[in-house]
Amino acid sequence: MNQSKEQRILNFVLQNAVRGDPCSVLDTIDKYCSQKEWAMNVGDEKGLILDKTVEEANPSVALELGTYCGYSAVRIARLLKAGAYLLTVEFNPEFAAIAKQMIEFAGVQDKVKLLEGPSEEIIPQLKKKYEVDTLDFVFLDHWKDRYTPDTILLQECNLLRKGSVLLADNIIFPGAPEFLNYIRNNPHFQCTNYPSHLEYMKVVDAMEKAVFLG
Ligand SMILES: O=c1[nH]cnc2c(O)cc(-c3ccc(F)cc3)cc12
Ligand SMILES: [Mg+2]
Repeated sequence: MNQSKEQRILNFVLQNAVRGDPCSVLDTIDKYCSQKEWAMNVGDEKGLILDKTVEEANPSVALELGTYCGYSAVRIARLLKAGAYLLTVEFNPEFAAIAKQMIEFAGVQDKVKLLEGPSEEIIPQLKKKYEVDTLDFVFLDHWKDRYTPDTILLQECNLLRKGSVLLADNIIFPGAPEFLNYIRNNPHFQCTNYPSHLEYMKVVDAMEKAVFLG
């Protein structure tokens, strides 16, 4: 049975990156996906915006919605302080299996907990089943139609606290207009837009940061 693109990306990392070196894994994925096969990793340009936002938030507990191959999970986990951790949610079992191997190869598995299933089912379990109090940082990079309902669900589940930082990918392309309208008109969030480009392309994209005001 022929390989998936995601399996080809993982194999390229296993054969070309340095085990235990997160930056090497990120650079190797970016090399493959810019030169051989495009894939929906946040990438190196928007990845820098993600890096700066994570460093500024300096989270103890971070949540990612949309793991895919694990690129941004590795990107976030490499910046976390001792004792801090990332919960990352992936609905697609094939993607989750690839991401698990990617995260382990990068050597950040002790900082990352990969949760397989739909975000709308997992978010309500975070407090009791995963012993989360509140989330310091949330990266929304799953499906644009889930950005708003999952942001509402995070609030309903009391998972946000004054100062919690949300960062959403793909605000322009593929686009999340309904989420932008929701979050920019919501008095409980302070929003900042970060213009950028779609990963590995000259296509315009952007990220939106939204700080919860309580
Ligand atoms: O579905 C997506 N989830 C998360 N991130 C994405 C992302 O960064 C890019 C795209 C995407 C971009 C262009 C295209 F022609 C087709 C899909 C999809 C997702
Ligand atoms: Mg994305």
